[in-house]
Amino acid sequence: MPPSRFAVPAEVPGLAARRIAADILDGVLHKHRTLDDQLDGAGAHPGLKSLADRDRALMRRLVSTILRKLGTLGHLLSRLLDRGVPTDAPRAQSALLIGAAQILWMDVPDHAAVDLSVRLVQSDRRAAKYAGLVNAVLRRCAREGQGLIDEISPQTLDLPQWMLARWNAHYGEATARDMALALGHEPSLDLTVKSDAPQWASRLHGEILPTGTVRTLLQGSVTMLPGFAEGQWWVQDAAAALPVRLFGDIKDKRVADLCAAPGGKTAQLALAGAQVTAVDRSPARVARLRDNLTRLALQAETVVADAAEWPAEAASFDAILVDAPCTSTGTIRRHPDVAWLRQEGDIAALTALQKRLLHKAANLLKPGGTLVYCTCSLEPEEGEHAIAALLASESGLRRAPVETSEVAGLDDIITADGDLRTLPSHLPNADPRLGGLDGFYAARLVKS
Ligand SMILES: C[S@@+](CC[C@H](N)C(=O)[O-])C[C@H]1O[C@@H](n2cnc3c(N)ncnc32)[C@H](O)[C@@H]1O
Repeated sequence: MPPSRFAVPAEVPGLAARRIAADILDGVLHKHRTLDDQLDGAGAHPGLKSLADRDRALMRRLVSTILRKLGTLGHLLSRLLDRGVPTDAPRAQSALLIGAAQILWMDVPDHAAVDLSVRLVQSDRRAAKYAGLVNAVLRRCAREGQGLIDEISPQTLDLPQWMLARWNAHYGEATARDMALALGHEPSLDLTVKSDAPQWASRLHGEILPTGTVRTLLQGSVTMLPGFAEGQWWVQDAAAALPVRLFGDIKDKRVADLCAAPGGKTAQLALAGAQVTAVDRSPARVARLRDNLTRLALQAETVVADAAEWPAEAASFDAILVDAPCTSTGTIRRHPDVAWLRQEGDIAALTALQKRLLHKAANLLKPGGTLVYCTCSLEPEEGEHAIAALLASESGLRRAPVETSEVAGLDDIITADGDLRTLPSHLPNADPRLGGLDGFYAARLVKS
Protein backbone atom coordinates (compact mmCIF):
# COMPACT_ATOMS: atom_id res chain seq x y z
CA MET A 1 0.00 0.00 0.00
CA PRO A 2 1.76 3.24 -1.06
CA PRO A 3 1.93 5.69 1.88
CA SER A 4 0.78 8.56 -0.36
CA ARG A 5 -2.70 7.06 -0.20
CA PHE A 6 -3.19 8.23 3.39
CA ALA A 7 -0.96 11.31 3.31
CA VAL A 8 -3.64 13.58 1.86
CA PRO A 9 -3.34 16.98 3.59
CA ALA A 10 -6.26 18.60 5.48
CA GLU A 11 -8.45 15.55 5.08
CA VAL A 12 -12.17 15.62 5.83
CA PRO A 13 -12.83 14.16 9.32
CA GLY A 14 -13.73 10.49 9.14
CA LEU A 15 -12.42 9.95 5.62
CA ALA A 16 -9.21 8.17 6.73
CA ALA A 17 -11.27 5.63 8.71
CA ARG A 18 -13.43 4.91 5.64
CA ARG A 19 -10.39 4.63 3.37
CA ILE A 20 -8.75 2.14 5.71
CA ALA A 21 -12.04 0.26 5.99
CA ALA A 22 -12.14 0.08 2.17
CA ASP A 23 -8.55 -1.20 2.00
CA ILE A 24 -9.19 -3.87 4.64
CA LEU A 25 -12.43 -4.92 2.96
CA ASP A 26 -10.59 -5.25 -0.35
CA GLY A 27 -7.99 -7.32 1.50
CA VAL A 28 -10.63 -9.83 2.67
CA LEU A 29 -12.77 -9.91 -0.46
CA HIS A 30 -10.12 -9.74 -3.18
CA LYS A 31 -6.79 -10.73 -1.60
CA HIS A 32 -7.89 -13.51 0.74
CA ARG A 33 -6.41 -11.80 3.82
CA THR A 34 -7.94 -12.29 7.26
CA LEU A 35 -9.19 -9.40 9.37
CA ASP A 36 -6.85 -10.35 12.23
CA ASP A 37 -3.88 -10.26 9.90
CA GLN A 38 -4.79 -6.79 8.64
CA LEU A 39 -5.64 -5.34 12.06
CA ASP A 40 -2.74 -6.59 14.23
CA GLY A 41 0.89 -7.55 14.07
CA ALA A 42 3.38 -7.22 11.25
CA GLY A 43 0.74 -7.31 8.48
CA ALA A 44 -1.47 -4.61 10.03
CA HIS A 45 -2.63 -1.75 7.80
CA PRO A 46 -0.02 1.02 8.13
CA GLY A 47 -2.67 3.73 8.38
CA LEU A 48 -4.08 2.30 11.63
CA LYS A 49 -1.31 3.87 13.72
CA SER A 50 -2.48 7.37 12.94
CA LEU A 51 -6.20 6.73 13.59
CA ALA A 52 -7.69 7.98 16.86
CA ASP A 53 -9.15 5.21 19.09
CA ARG A 54 -12.69 6.32 18.27
CA ASP A 55 -12.10 6.21 14.50
CA ARG A 56 -10.38 2.87 14.80
CA ALA A 57 -13.37 1.42 16.67
CA LEU A 58 -15.73 2.86 14.04
CA MET A 59 -13.62 1.41 11.23
CA ARG A 60 -13.61 -2.05 12.81
CA ARG A 61 -17.34 -1.95 13.37
CA LEU A 62 -17.93 -0.81 9.82
CA VAL A 63 -15.86 -3.62 8.28
CA SER A 64 -17.43 -6.24 10.57
CA THR A 65 -20.93 -5.02 9.80
CA ILE A 66 -20.32 -5.19 6.05
CA LEU A 67 -18.89 -8.71 6.25
CA ARG A 68 -21.77 -9.79 8.51
CA LYS A 69 -24.35 -8.43 6.07
CA LEU A 70 -22.51 -9.02 2.80
CA GLY A 71 -25.23 -11.10 1.14
CA THR A 72 -27.93 -8.59 2.08
CA LEU A 73 -25.82 -5.69 0.82
CA GLY A 74 -25.09 -7.53 -2.44
CA HIS A 75 -28.81 -8.13 -2.96
CA LEU A 76 -29.67 -4.52 -2.15
CA LEU A 77 -27.04 -3.06 -4.46
CA SER A 78 -28.15 -5.33 -7.28
CA ARG A 79 -31.67 -3.89 -6.86
CA LEU A 80 -30.38 -0.31 -6.82
CA LEU A 81 -27.93 -0.61 -9.72
CA ASP A 82 -29.39 -1.28 -13.15
CA ARG A 83 -26.10 -2.56 -14.56
CA GLY A 84 -24.74 -4.17 -11.38
CA VAL A 85 -21.79 -3.09 -9.23
CA PRO A 86 -18.93 -1.70 -11.38
CA THR A 87 -16.32 -4.42 -11.83
CA ASP A 88 -13.48 -2.28 -13.23
CA ALA A 89 -12.95 -0.24 -10.02
CA PRO A 90 -12.86 -2.15 -6.70
CA ARG A 91 -12.95 1.16 -4.78
CA ALA A 92 -16.39 1.93 -6.24
CA GLN A 93 -17.66 -1.39 -4.88
CA SER A 94 -16.21 -0.82 -1.41
CA ALA A 95 -17.49 2.78 -1.32
CA LEU A 96 -21.01 1.52 -2.08
CA LEU A 97 -20.79 -1.18 0.63
CA ILE A 98 -19.39 1.30 3.16
CA GLY A 99 -22.01 3.94 2.40
CA ALA A 100 -24.95 1.52 2.45
CA ALA A 101 -23.84 -0.18 5.70
CA GLN A 102 -23.61 3.17 7.48
CA ILE A 103 -26.99 4.31 6.19
CA LEU A 104 -28.74 1.09 7.17
CA TRP A 105 -27.10 -0.05 10.40
CA MET A 106 -24.81 2.56 11.88
CA ASP A 107 -25.27 5.76 13.79
CA VAL A 108 -23.93 7.97 10.98
CA PRO A 109 -26.13 10.66 9.37
CA ASP A 110 -27.14 9.62 5.83
CA HIS A 111 -25.73 12.79 4.22
CA ALA A 112 -22.33 12.19 5.86
CA ALA A 113 -22.31 8.53 4.76
CA VAL A 114 -23.06 9.54 1.16
CA ASP A 115 -20.54 12.39 1.15
CA LEU A 116 -17.69 10.25 2.54
CA SER A 117 -18.29 7.47 0.00
CA VAL A 118 -18.34 9.98 -2.86
CA ARG A 119 -15.01 11.37 -1.60
CA LEU A 120 -13.62 7.83 -1.40
CA VAL A 121 -14.27 7.22 -5.09
CA GLN A 122 -13.18 10.73 -6.11
CA SER A 123 -9.75 10.11 -4.60
CA ASP A 124 -9.24 6.86 -6.55
CA ARG A 125 -8.03 7.17 -10.13
CA ARG A 126 -10.03 4.24 -11.50
CA ALA A 127 -13.19 4.82 -9.48
CA ALA A 128 -13.45 8.62 -9.80
CA LYS A 129 -15.72 8.36 -12.84
CA TYR A 130 -18.32 6.61 -10.63
CA ALA A 131 -18.72 9.49 -8.15
CA GLY A 132 -22.10 10.50 -9.61
CA LEU A 133 -23.33 6.91 -9.60
CA VAL A 134 -22.24 6.33 -5.98
CA ASN A 135 -23.97 9.55 -4.95
CA ALA A 136 -27.24 8.61 -6.67
CA VAL A 137 -27.29 4.98 -5.50
CA LEU A 138 -26.58 5.83 -1.86
CA ARG A 139 -29.22 8.55 -1.80
CA ARG A 140 -31.69 6.00 -3.12
CA CYS A 141 -30.46 3.53 -0.51
CA ALA A 142 -31.26 6.06 2.21
CA ARG A 143 -34.83 6.39 0.86
CA GLU A 144 -35.63 2.82 -0.18
CA GLY A 145 -32.96 0.52 1.30
CA GLN A 146 -34.80 -0.63 4.44
CA GLY A 147 -37.97 -1.32 2.44
CA LEU A 148 -36.03 -3.50 -0.01
CA ILE A 149 -34.46 -5.45 2.86
CA ASP A 150 -37.83 -5.98 4.52
CA GLU A 151 -38.97 -7.84 1.38
CA ILE A 152 -36.38 -10.63 1.84
CA SER A 153 -35.04 -13.05 4.53
CA PRO A 154 -31.61 -11.52 4.88
CA GLN A 155 -30.10 -13.93 7.41
CA THR A 156 -29.92 -16.84 4.98
CA LEU A 157 -28.32 -14.58 2.36
CA ASP A 158 -25.51 -13.56 4.65
CA LEU A 159 -23.71 -16.91 4.59
CA PRO A 160 -22.12 -18.75 1.68
CA GLN A 161 -24.70 -21.15 0.29
CA TRP A 162 -22.39 -24.19 0.69
CA MET A 163 -22.10 -23.48 4.42
CA LEU A 164 -25.82 -22.99 4.92
CA ALA A 165 -26.57 -26.18 2.98
CA ARG A 166 -24.26 -28.18 5.28
CA TRP A 167 -25.86 -26.70 8.41
CA ASN A 168 -29.34 -27.41 7.05
CA ALA A 169 -28.31 -31.02 6.48
CA HIS A 170 -26.66 -31.53 9.88
CA TYR A 171 -28.70 -29.38 12.27
CA GLY A 172 -32.04 -29.13 10.39
CA GLU A 173 -33.42 -26.06 8.64
CA ALA A 174 -35.00 -24.44 11.70
CA THR A 175 -31.81 -24.61 13.79
CA ALA A 176 -29.62 -23.55 10.85
CA ARG A 177 -31.87 -20.53 10.37
CA ASP A 178 -31.61 -19.62 14.08
CA MET A 179 -27.83 -19.95 13.82
CA ALA A 180 -27.71 -17.68 10.77
CA LEU A 181 -29.94 -15.17 12.56
CA ALA A 182 -27.63 -15.18 15.62
CA LEU A 183 -24.63 -14.55 13.38
CA GLY A 184 -26.23 -11.33 12.17
CA HIS A 185 -25.76 -9.67 15.56
CA GLU A 186 -22.63 -7.99 16.81
CA PRO A 187 -21.42 -10.17 19.73
CA SER A 188 -20.68 -9.16 23.28
CA LEU A 189 -17.21 -9.03 24.82
CA ASP A 190 -16.67 -12.20 26.90
CA LEU A 191 -14.01 -12.37 29.59
CA THR A 192 -12.62 -15.17 31.73
CA VAL A 193 -11.72 -13.67 35.08
CA LYS A 194 -9.05 -14.98 37.42
CA SER A 195 -11.27 -14.46 40.45
CA ASP A 196 -14.09 -12.35 41.92
CA ALA A 197 -16.42 -12.38 38.90
CA PRO A 198 -19.06 -10.20 40.68
CA GLN A 199 -16.53 -7.39 41.16
CA TRP A 200 -15.40 -7.51 37.51
CA ALA A 201 -18.96 -7.78 36.21
CA SER A 202 -19.80 -4.61 38.13
CA ARG A 203 -16.66 -2.70 37.12
CA LEU A 204 -17.05 -3.65 33.46
CA HIS A 205 -20.82 -3.02 33.38
CA GLY A 206 -21.41 -6.65 32.50
CA GLU A 207 -23.20 -9.70 33.79
CA ILE A 208 -22.05 -13.14 34.92
CA LEU A 209 -23.23 -15.98 32.68
CA PRO A 210 -24.26 -19.28 34.34
CA THR A 211 -20.90 -20.74 33.26
CA GLY A 212 -18.93 -18.01 35.08
CA THR A 213 -17.89 -15.91 32.07
CA VAL A 214 -18.28 -12.13 32.47
CA ARG A 215 -20.17 -10.73 29.46
CA THR A 216 -20.20 -7.01 28.69
CA LEU A 217 -21.26 -4.73 25.85
CA LEU A 218 -18.32 -2.36 26.36
CA GLN A 219 -16.58 -1.53 23.08
CA GLY A 220 -13.24 -0.09 22.07
CA SER A 221 -9.77 -1.22 22.93
CA VAL A 222 -9.74 -3.95 25.59
CA THR A 223 -6.29 -2.85 26.71
CA MET A 224 -7.86 0.34 28.11
CA LEU A 225 -10.42 -1.50 30.27
CA PRO A 226 -9.93 -1.83 34.04
CA GLY A 227 -8.19 -5.06 34.99
CA PHE A 228 -6.44 -5.64 31.65
CA ALA A 229 -3.06 -4.18 32.57
CA GLU A 230 -3.29 -5.81 36.02
CA GLY A 231 -3.81 -9.20 34.32
CA GLN A 232 -7.08 -9.90 36.07
CA TRP A 233 -8.91 -11.35 33.04
CA TRP A 234 -8.52 -12.37 29.41
CA VAL A 235 -10.81 -12.26 26.40
CA GLN A 236 -12.40 -15.65 25.76
CA ASP A 237 -15.80 -16.53 24.34
CA ALA A 238 -18.03 -18.23 26.91
CA ALA A 239 -18.11 -21.43 24.81
CA ALA A 240 -14.32 -21.45 24.43
CA ALA A 241 -14.04 -21.48 28.23
CA LEU A 242 -15.97 -24.77 28.56
CA PRO A 243 -13.58 -27.48 27.23
CA VAL A 244 -10.95 -26.98 29.97
CA ARG A 245 -13.66 -27.35 32.62
CA LEU A 246 -14.14 -30.93 31.43
CA PHE A 247 -10.82 -31.95 33.02
CA GLY A 248 -12.24 -31.40 36.52
CA ASP A 249 -9.59 -31.00 39.23
CA ILE A 250 -6.18 -30.83 37.52
CA LYS A 251 -4.16 -29.22 40.30
CA ASP A 252 -0.52 -30.40 40.06
CA LYS A 253 -1.33 -32.68 37.09
CA ARG A 254 1.00 -32.80 34.09
CA VAL A 255 -1.00 -31.41 31.20
CA ALA A 256 -0.06 -30.96 27.52
CA ASP A 257 -1.92 -28.28 25.58
CA LEU A 258 -1.11 -29.36 22.04
CA CYS A 259 -2.42 -26.41 19.99
CA ALA A 260 -2.04 -23.77 22.59
CA ALA A 261 -1.59 -20.28 21.14
CA PRO A 262 -2.62 -17.56 21.85
CA GLY A 263 -3.17 -19.27 25.18
CA GLY A 264 -6.73 -18.72 26.40
CA LYS A 265 -7.02 -22.35 27.44
CA THR A 266 -3.39 -22.57 28.60
CA ALA A 267 -4.22 -19.73 31.00
CA GLN A 268 -7.24 -21.62 32.31
CA LEU A 269 -5.13 -24.76 32.85
CA ALA A 270 -2.35 -22.81 34.59
CA LEU A 271 -4.86 -20.94 36.75
CA ALA A 272 -6.32 -24.30 37.82
CA GLY A 273 -2.86 -25.26 39.15
CA ALA A 274 -1.76 -27.68 36.40
CA GLN A 275 1.86 -28.05 35.26
CA VAL A 276 1.26 -27.09 31.66
CA THR A 277 3.37 -27.70 28.56
CA ALA A 278 1.96 -25.48 25.83
CA VAL A 279 2.85 -26.61 22.29
CA ASP A 280 2.13 -24.67 19.10
CA ARG A 281 3.57 -24.77 15.60
CA SER A 282 3.65 -21.00 15.10
CA PRO A 283 6.62 -19.14 16.66
CA ALA A 284 4.80 -15.79 16.38
CA ARG A 285 1.72 -17.16 18.10
CA VAL A 286 3.83 -18.76 20.86
CA ALA A 287 5.44 -15.35 21.45
CA ARG A 288 1.92 -13.93 21.87
CA LEU A 289 1.05 -16.76 24.25
CA ARG A 290 4.11 -15.94 26.36
CA ASP A 291 3.16 -12.25 26.45
CA ASN A 292 -0.36 -13.16 27.50
CA LEU A 293 0.85 -15.44 30.29
CA THR A 294 3.29 -12.76 31.51
CA ARG A 295 0.48 -10.19 31.70
CA LEU A 296 -1.66 -12.70 33.60
CA ALA A 297 1.22 -13.74 35.90
CA LEU A 298 0.63 -17.41 35.03
CA GLN A 299 3.26 -20.04 34.22
CA ALA A 300 3.57 -22.69 31.51
CA GLU A 301 6.43 -24.32 29.67
CA THR A 302 6.25 -23.40 25.98
CA VAL A 303 7.36 -25.44 22.97
CA VAL A 304 7.37 -24.46 19.30
CA ALA A 305 6.70 -27.67 17.38
CA ASP A 306 4.35 -29.53 15.11
CA ALA A 307 2.49 -31.33 17.89
CA ALA A 308 1.74 -34.32 15.67
CA GLU A 309 5.52 -34.92 15.37
CA TRP A 310 6.52 -33.70 18.84
CA PRO A 311 9.07 -36.18 20.28
CA ALA A 312 7.77 -36.21 23.86
CA GLU A 313 7.82 -39.47 25.84
CA ALA A 314 4.82 -41.77 25.30
CA ALA A 315 2.35 -42.10 28.19
CA SER A 316 3.87 -39.13 30.03
CA PHE A 317 0.89 -36.78 30.57
CA ASP A 318 -2.02 -37.02 33.00
CA ALA A 319 -4.20 -34.90 30.73
CA ILE A 320 -4.07 -33.61 27.17
CA LEU A 321 -5.99 -30.85 25.47
CA VAL A 322 -6.22 -30.83 21.67
CA ASP A 323 -7.83 -27.54 20.63
CA ALA A 324 -7.25 -28.39 17.01
CA PRO A 325 -6.88 -26.05 14.05
CA CYS A 326 -10.16 -26.11 12.15
CA THR A 327 -12.32 -24.18 9.69
CA SER A 328 -13.42 -21.94 12.63
CA THR A 329 -16.95 -21.71 11.26
CA GLY A 330 -18.15 -21.51 14.88
CA THR A 331 -16.44 -18.14 15.32
CA ILE A 332 -18.14 -16.25 12.48
CA ARG A 333 -19.94 -14.04 15.06
CA ARG A 334 -16.57 -12.63 16.11
CA HIS A 335 -14.70 -13.18 12.83
CA PRO A 336 -17.20 -12.49 10.04
CA ASP A 337 -14.41 -12.71 7.44
CA VAL A 338 -14.24 -16.48 8.10
CA ALA A 339 -17.57 -16.93 6.28
CA TRP A 340 -16.10 -15.54 3.04
CA LEU A 341 -12.51 -16.78 3.31
CA ARG A 342 -13.25 -20.44 4.00
CA GLN A 343 -13.97 -22.92 1.22
CA GLU A 344 -15.76 -26.22 1.64
CA GLY A 345 -12.60 -27.96 0.36
CA ASP A 346 -10.67 -26.75 3.44
CA ILE A 347 -12.49 -29.27 5.63
CA ALA A 348 -10.74 -32.36 4.27
CA ALA A 349 -7.20 -31.00 4.80
CA LEU A 350 -8.02 -29.96 8.35
CA THR A 351 -9.65 -33.26 9.30
CA ALA A 352 -6.47 -35.06 8.19
CA LEU A 353 -4.41 -32.87 10.57
CA GLN A 354 -6.97 -33.29 13.39
CA LYS A 355 -6.67 -37.07 13.01
CA ARG A 356 -2.87 -36.96 13.32
CA LEU A 357 -3.08 -34.73 16.39
CA LEU A 358 -5.62 -37.02 18.05
CA HIS A 359 -3.50 -40.13 17.53
CA LYS A 360 -0.47 -38.33 18.94
CA ALA A 361 -2.50 -37.24 21.96
CA ALA A 362 -3.64 -40.83 22.54
CA ASN A 363 0.02 -41.91 22.48
CA LEU A 364 1.18 -39.22 24.95
CA LEU A 365 -1.58 -39.91 27.48
CA LYS A 366 -0.92 -42.02 30.61
CA PRO A 367 -3.29 -44.91 31.36
CA GLY A 368 -6.18 -43.42 33.32
CA GLY A 369 -5.47 -39.99 31.82
CA THR A 370 -8.04 -37.67 30.24
CA LEU A 371 -8.03 -36.33 26.69
CA VAL A 372 -10.23 -33.36 25.79
CA TYR A 373 -10.58 -32.66 22.08
CA CYS A 374 -12.28 -29.50 20.86
CA THR A 375 -12.72 -27.38 17.76
CA CYS A 376 -14.46 -24.07 17.11
CA SER A 377 -16.08 -25.57 14.01
CA LEU A 378 -19.73 -26.26 13.29
CA GLU A 379 -18.82 -28.91 10.73
CA PRO A 380 -19.46 -32.46 12.04
CA GLU A 381 -16.37 -33.84 10.25
CA GLU A 382 -14.20 -31.75 12.59
CA GLY A 383 -16.13 -32.78 15.70
CA GLU A 384 -18.44 -35.76 16.10
CA HIS A 385 -17.04 -37.67 13.11
CA ALA A 386 -13.40 -37.15 14.18
CA ILE A 387 -14.10 -38.62 17.62
CA ALA A 388 -16.17 -41.51 16.24
CA ALA A 389 -13.23 -42.42 13.95
CA LEU A 390 -10.73 -42.18 16.83
CA LEU A 391 -12.81 -44.38 19.13
CA ALA A 392 -13.18 -46.92 16.34
CA SER A 393 -9.41 -47.14 15.85
CA GLU A 394 -8.02 -46.70 19.41
CA SER A 395 -9.53 -49.43 21.55
CA GLY A 396 -7.81 -48.09 24.70
CA LEU A 397 -9.92 -44.94 24.69
CA ARG A 398 -13.50 -44.55 25.85
CA ARG A 399 -15.80 -41.56 26.01
CA ALA A 400 -16.48 -40.04 29.45
CA PRO A 401 -19.83 -38.32 28.81
CA VAL A 402 -20.25 -34.75 30.04
CA GLU A 403 -22.85 -34.24 32.77
CA THR A 404 -25.25 -31.31 32.72
CA SER A 405 -23.98 -30.30 36.17
CA GLU A 406 -20.51 -29.68 34.67
CA VAL A 407 -21.88 -27.02 32.32
CA ALA A 408 -24.05 -25.02 34.71
CA GLY A 409 -27.19 -26.97 33.81
CA LEU A 410 -27.15 -25.98 30.12
CA ASP A 411 -28.49 -29.33 28.91
CA ASP A 412 -29.15 -28.20 25.34
CA ILE A 413 -25.39 -27.97 24.76
CA ILE A 414 -24.86 -31.70 25.49
CA THR A 415 -25.34 -34.21 22.66
CA ALA A 416 -26.97 -37.63 22.98
CA ASP A 417 -23.45 -39.15 23.13
CA GLY A 418 -22.43 -36.86 26.00
CA ASP A 419 -20.26 -34.44 24.04
CA LEU A 420 -20.51 -30.64 24.07
CA ARG A 421 -21.96 -28.90 21.02
CA THR A 422 -22.56 -25.19 21.38
CA LEU A 423 -24.26 -23.15 18.64
CA PRO A 424 -24.37 -19.41 17.89
CA SER A 425 -28.10 -19.55 18.68
CA HIS A 426 -27.57 -20.96 22.20
CA LEU A 427 -28.00 -18.91 25.39
CA PRO A 428 -30.63 -16.61 23.80
CA ASN A 429 -31.26 -13.21 25.37
CA ALA A 430 -34.00 -10.60 24.87
CA ASP A 431 -31.17 -8.29 23.85
CA PRO A 432 -29.55 -10.36 21.05
CA ARG A 433 -26.22 -8.64 21.61
CA LEU A 434 -26.11 -10.28 25.05
CA GLY A 435 -27.05 -13.75 23.76
CA GLY A 436 -25.25 -16.39 21.73
CA LEU A 437 -22.17 -18.58 22.01
CA ASP A 438 -19.43 -19.39 19.57
CA GLY A 439 -19.95 -22.77 17.94
CA PHE A 440 -17.73 -25.31 19.71
CA TYR A 441 -17.50 -29.07 19.82
CA ALA A 442 -15.76 -30.87 22.70
CA ALA A 443 -15.45 -34.50 23.68
CA ARG A 444 -13.85 -36.04 26.78
CA LEU A 445 -12.11 -39.37 26.48
CA VAL A 446 -10.33 -41.52 29.07
CA LYS A 447 -7.49 -44.01 28.43
CA SER A 448 -7.83 -47.43 30.02
C1 LIG B 1 -7.75 -23.04 17.64
S1 LIG B 1 -6.16 -22.36 17.73
C2 LIG B 1 -5.77 -22.63 19.42
C3 LIG B 1 -6.38 -21.67 20.40
C4 LIG B 1 -5.84 -21.82 21.79
N1 LIG B 1 -5.96 -23.17 22.29
C5 LIG B 1 -6.51 -20.87 22.76
O1 LIG B 1 -7.37 -21.30 23.52
O2 LIG B 1 -6.11 -19.70 22.79
C6 LIG B 1 -5.22 -23.58 16.94
C7 LIG B 1 -3.72 -23.43 17.07
O3 LIG B 1 -3.12 -24.60 16.53
C8 LIG B 1 -1.87 -24.24 16.03
N2 LIG B 1 -1.45 -25.37 15.15
C9 LIG B 1 -1.84 -25.64 13.89
N3 LIG B 1 -1.27 -26.79 13.48
C10 LIG B 1 -0.50 -27.24 14.48
C11 LIG B 1 0.34 -28.35 14.66
N4 LIG B 1 0.51 -29.27 13.70
N5 LIG B 1 0.99 -28.49 15.83
C12 LIG B 1 0.84 -27.57 16.82
N6 LIG B 1 0.07 -26.48 16.70
C13 LIG B 1 -0.60 -26.33 15.56
C14 LIG B 1 -2.10 -22.92 15.35
O4 LIG B 1 -0.88 -22.21 15.25
C15 LIG B 1 -3.10 -22.27 16.32
O5 LIG B 1 -2.41 -21.44 17.22
